[in-house]
Amino acid sequence: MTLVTDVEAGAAAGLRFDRETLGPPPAWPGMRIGLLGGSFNPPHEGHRHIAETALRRLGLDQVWIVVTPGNPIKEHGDLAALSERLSATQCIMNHPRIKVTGFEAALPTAYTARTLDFLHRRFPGVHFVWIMGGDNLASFHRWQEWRGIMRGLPVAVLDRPGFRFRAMASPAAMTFRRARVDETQAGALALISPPAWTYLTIPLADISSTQLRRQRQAAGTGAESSGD
Ligand SMILES: Nc1ncnc2c1ncn2[C@@H]1O[C@H](COP(=O)(O)OP(=O)(O)OP(=O)(O)O)[C@@H](O)[C@H]1O
Ligand SMILES: O=C(O)c1ccc[n+]([C@@H]2O[C@H](COP(=O)([O-])O)[C@@H](O)[C@H]2O)c1
Repeated sequence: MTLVTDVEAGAAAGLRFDRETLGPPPAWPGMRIGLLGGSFNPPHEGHRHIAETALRRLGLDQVWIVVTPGNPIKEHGDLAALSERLSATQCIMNHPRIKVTGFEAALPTAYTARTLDFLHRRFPGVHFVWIMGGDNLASFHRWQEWRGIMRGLPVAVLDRPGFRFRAMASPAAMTFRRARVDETQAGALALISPPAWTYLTIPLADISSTQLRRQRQAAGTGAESSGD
């Protein structure tokens, strides 16, 4: 199955923002949109928890879930097909203001810096915020153009069991320590000029896709890997 076919499958399932349907309603400039990128292999309650928490605590109009065709720095050997991950993520989220998208598969690369360039060009005037778990802040300095990402839009980091101290001591947190916004001000983060990031302490969700894949394998119900 090609990437484009996967995107079309997403569109057929009613999922938005594929190459054909990506188009801004005129009311979008000025809106506050959170972007939660991920593999969602498979999606789980922790993803819904952080998407809903970010929506509320950051005062966002919407959260767009950006399901990656493949994390550019992870092995893809056990990665389920994009269409499967899109459908499962839609089922888990099931929220009118949380939109599940597969548009990244139609871009030339899956690097987040490029995805953000695309979104800023495509949706001028929208206040985007990048959302991620504490594990990703801990390794953020390995991402392509991570400093540019931090300087390009506000970033909200949501607490994850076992990662708080590693995240706060990370090269990214240290480099941008003066740009940290106290979480009591998180409701205004989307409107603050970057670099600006906050760390949200939240009820912890001790769950991961890795755990779920292991459980499924142990139960003999793991989906076949497609390696898309
Ligand atoms: N339990 C959780 N608490 C907080 N953030 C989370 C949690 N699970 C995932 N995230 C965040 O959601 C985004 C997407 O995560 P991803 O799809 O990689 O899930 P994962 O559970 O981390 O997967 P894996 O175990 O395969 O690495 C990332 O920013 C990640 O940090
Ligand atoms: O751009 C990069 O270099 C980069 C490196 C690692 C992860 N990302 C993005 O981070 C998001 C979370 O990825 P994951 O696999 O941890 O769910 C997802 O949108 C990835 O594309 C991006």
